[in-house]
Amino acid sequence: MTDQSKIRNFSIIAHIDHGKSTLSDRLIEQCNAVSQREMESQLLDNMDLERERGITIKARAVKLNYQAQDGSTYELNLIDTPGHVDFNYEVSRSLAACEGAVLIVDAAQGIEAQTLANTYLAMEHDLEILPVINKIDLPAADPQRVKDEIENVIGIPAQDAPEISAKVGINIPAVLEDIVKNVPAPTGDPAAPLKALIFDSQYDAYRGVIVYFRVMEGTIKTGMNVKLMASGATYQVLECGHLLPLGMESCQELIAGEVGYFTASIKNVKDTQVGDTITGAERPAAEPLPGYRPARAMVYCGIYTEDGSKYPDLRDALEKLQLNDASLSFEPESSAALGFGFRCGFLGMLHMEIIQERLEREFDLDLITTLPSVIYRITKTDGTVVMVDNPHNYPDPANIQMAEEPYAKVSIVTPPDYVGNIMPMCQERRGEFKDMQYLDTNLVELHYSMPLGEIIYDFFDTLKARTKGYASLDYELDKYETSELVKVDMLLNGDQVDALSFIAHREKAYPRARRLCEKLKENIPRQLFEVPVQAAIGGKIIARETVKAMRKDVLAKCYGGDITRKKKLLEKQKEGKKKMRSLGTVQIPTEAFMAVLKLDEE
Ligand SMILES: Nc1nc2c(ncn2[C@@H]2O[C@H](COP(=O)(O)OP(=O)(O)OP(=O)(O)O)[C@@H](O)[C@H]2O)c(=O)[nH]1
Repeated sequence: MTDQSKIRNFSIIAHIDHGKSTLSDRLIEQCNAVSQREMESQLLDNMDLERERGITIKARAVKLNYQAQDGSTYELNLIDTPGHVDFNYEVSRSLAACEGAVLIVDAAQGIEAQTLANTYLAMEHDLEILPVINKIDLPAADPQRVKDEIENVIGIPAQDAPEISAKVGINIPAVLEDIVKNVPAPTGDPAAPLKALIFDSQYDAYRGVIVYFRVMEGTIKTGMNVKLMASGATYQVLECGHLLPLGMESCQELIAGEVGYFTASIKNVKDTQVGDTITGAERPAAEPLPGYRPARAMVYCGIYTEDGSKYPDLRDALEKLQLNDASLSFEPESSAALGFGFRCGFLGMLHMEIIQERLEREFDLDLITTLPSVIYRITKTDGTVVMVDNPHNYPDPANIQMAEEPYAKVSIVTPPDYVGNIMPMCQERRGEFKDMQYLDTNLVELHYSMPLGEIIYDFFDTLKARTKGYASLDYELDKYETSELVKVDMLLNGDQVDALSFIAHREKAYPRARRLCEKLKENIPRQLFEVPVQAAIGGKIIARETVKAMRKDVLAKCYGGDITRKKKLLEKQKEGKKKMRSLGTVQIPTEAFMAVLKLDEE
């Protein structure tokens, strides 16, 4: 049986670009788990898009066998964590599976925003934090300054932190020794009822879902019946084993403290939610592990193909993506302007962008997406309650007794210097200040209650911009609160364009409607007749622009001659246009749609 005292479970945390992936590669290489040739590219980030965007989207894990200087061989489990607020929950579950975290700091840059944000997350999970100073090969490197900074700002000892270059490969064994010596071995009784934490899962076409977990208590064995405590589903373990850098290695059992996978011909990752507890079906644990939260879509938008005939392809593509992404949801919808498409739900805006990009790239689809929206709760006068994630389904205001919008608990961690920049931007977004605490002399945590609809658009990016990237954001859906909501319809030439309707707080509706009208005016090609672009709440027009008519030069052939003749020609033209206007419908070119829907990215 595996010796628990020889197991070390850890993750690597860092500010972006400080060298997390490079160090992961080096650690793998150092343990001789993979030859140089096989290394090729960074193994842990194995999705193309991830590599390009430089972010880790889904957590993965890898087991390394390390022969330490004390002569023993250790089982090191490196658990990778994603790095964006949309995936904070996944990060928290990955960290919950570790006892320690290697904190990489760039020797030239020193502590940066996410260094703090991630350290803070690791501290919340009571992880042993091991600082490592990277990039000492750079001419600008100043390891001593960075060590002092870590001690002063974060308040953990750093004088003995290994000074390494992950790129050049200097001092990598020091990191491994540090892990072996300072990350606590896992505890947990292998004989107790099974409790294992799911931190990721992945769909495989041949084996079904591969569930990644950390055993906290008890032992998981091939052939045993397990039960997922939140979903209630039971499965027979077909295979379990360890996650090696280049694949999986099956084994008979995994004991408390170990990290690994199991398969059980599970059809869909939705059945194996991150954070759920695996227990034995015959001898279940009394209660699940803490911290489980079902995946919940926060942002919705409509996705359509530019070419309507590609609708079935879009459906197939979404189904494929969903196999591997439990937090993506979708259902068919249709729009008069855009045809058939899907209403899709996402964890946040980044998640939405990633899915859109994958659809376009991996499935070669050209997409049109509608304005993103949150879910509103509407109580009608007859007492029924409807959840509205699509402006199209917004009830007639006459039938609305109460409208509510979702609020989130927001926590922002920042150096105190930026508080003055952050507060106004929270207020602009209707945030209600709750409190402010000093975590340290150099670190403040602010709490706000803020409408989710205001957070999802550009809050994260604006926050980063206004704090030079130093602030970190976390939010969690909290409650619904009454709100003065309105649905704004956009009319082109008097016809409603359903794909452009949106729901907003009354205060925000006017400026947004005006900007939409302007954008539409700029982007709709001139027609032979004048086209009014209007925004309306109910029957009331709140903004208007006009796309001027193209004027054909009807006087071209009329040299000199009588002025009345000219007037007559112009009159006739005017008449003709009136007729056209009442008959004509305006086609919105796809590019115009795109431009208009990009409104919030400005
Ligand atoms: N000079 C030098 N460059 C390094 C070193 N370690 C990493 N880099 C470079 O720093 C850049 C970022 O390294 P990554 O390992 O991708 O950083 P990361 O933290 O994983 O970044 P994300 O995956 O974007 O979060 C790459 O261009 C690396 O080649 C080092 O020790 N010295």
